[in-house]
Amino acid sequence: MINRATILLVDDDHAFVELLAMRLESNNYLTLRAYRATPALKILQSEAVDLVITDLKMAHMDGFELFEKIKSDHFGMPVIMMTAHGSIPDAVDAIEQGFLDFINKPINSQTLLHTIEKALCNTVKASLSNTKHNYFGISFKSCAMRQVVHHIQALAPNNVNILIQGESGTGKEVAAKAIHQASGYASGPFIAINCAAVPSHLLESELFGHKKGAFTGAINDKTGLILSANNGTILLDEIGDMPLDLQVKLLRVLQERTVRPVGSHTEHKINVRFLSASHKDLQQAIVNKEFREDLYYRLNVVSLTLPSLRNRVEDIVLLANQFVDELSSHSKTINPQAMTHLLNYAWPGNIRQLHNVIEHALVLTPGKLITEDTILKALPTQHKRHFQGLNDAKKQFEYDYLKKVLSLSEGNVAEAAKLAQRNRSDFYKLMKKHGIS
Ligand SMILES: Nc1ncnc2c1ncn2[C@@H]1O[C@H](COP(=O)(O)OP(=O)(O)OP(=O)(O)O)[C@@H](O)[C@H]1O
Repeated sequence: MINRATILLVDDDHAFVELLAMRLESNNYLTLRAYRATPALKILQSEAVDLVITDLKMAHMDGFELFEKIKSDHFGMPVIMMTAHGSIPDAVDAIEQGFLDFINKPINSQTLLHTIEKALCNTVKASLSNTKHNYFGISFKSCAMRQVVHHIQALAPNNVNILIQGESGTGKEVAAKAIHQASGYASGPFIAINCAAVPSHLLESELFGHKKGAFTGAINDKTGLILSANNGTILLDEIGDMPLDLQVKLLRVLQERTVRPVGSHTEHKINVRFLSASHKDLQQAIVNKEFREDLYYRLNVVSLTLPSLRNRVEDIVLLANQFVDELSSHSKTINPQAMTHLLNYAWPGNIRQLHNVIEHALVLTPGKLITEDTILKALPTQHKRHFQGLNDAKKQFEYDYLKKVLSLSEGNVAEAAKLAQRNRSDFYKLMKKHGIS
């Protein structure tokens, strides 16, 4: 379980602090409040704070002065500054002085949460920490997964339908189980059905059940999976593969909260939490008329996206070692060269593929050490390197820099060019090179 982060809010506008605290607490953060810089410093001496968000303009001691004191007494403490809307000089100063980030007032909720999560992940504490986490079966170390788990912690207790998206094998079912276990339905059943794996003519009866004699082959009454999941959670996996006629019936179930088995006249009331998952782009499926838009909005009250494994390399080492421990009875280890190949692989099949590769490598390893040769044999030959070389890393830096400067200047290219100390035509060229319009 990951701990809830504690955020210290500092601003002399009491009402604003209260509002901000409410927003953050409803997103599963703990908050501490200070209405001036001096009490904020006192709080920092006595409480375990993970992040400070401070206003710039405050009576007695402003945000910059507060930041200087925090830097000297609490090394590594991430501090985000709030700036008045459009105040580019303040924002530039803040970044130059070493503030981790800045947020413009009035504050947009999405930007706020994104900035906070980014800051918490980038702290000195987080980057030095070697902590592995396990949240109801989700093992992780990466910031990307930390954000997902944080999201799950906030969403699980609310009975909203969640659509879980992500490439195949990224752990959508594992995430669904974690949501179930962290929710009020945890004492009830968790049932998963893969809509793509059941022949379409059987899917309806599988989900809703049937009465004896409802169709050829219905020799007994059958309870459907939705009813079996009563007081618990059902995961409709690969929902994008559900036939259109069944989508209409599912929509009705979600609206009425009742289920009628095939061939029956009886409606059964249900109390089930619906989670669905898909590796397909459902919005594209709507455009292609393969998925109903009304059902999409019912299922996707909130969406959760799982990052692909190549975007969370810190988890590769953790998961590879975990799978070795789970799958081998004798304590085997992966040697560093072999691990480098695992880190360099693109993992199109994500965690499931990593699991299979480790399983394969273990079969090929009679001794205690899984070597480079063995890993190369176990990995599909057409694997491509994705670990960034220096040139790619430089390009990425340039791209991120341009985006940051443009964000500081709120899209004003002339202003951005000035900040970057380039003339305007150079700056346009750089933007063009990176496809930024
Ligand atoms: N964070 C994790 N920690 C440990 N094991 C994991 C994690 N995430 C996924 N796995 C393992 O990876 C495999 C694939 O996970 P899962 O079935 O949840 O993926 P999925 O996204 O639902 O796949 P698909 O799109 O094919 O349905 C499983 O064996 C699962 O146990």
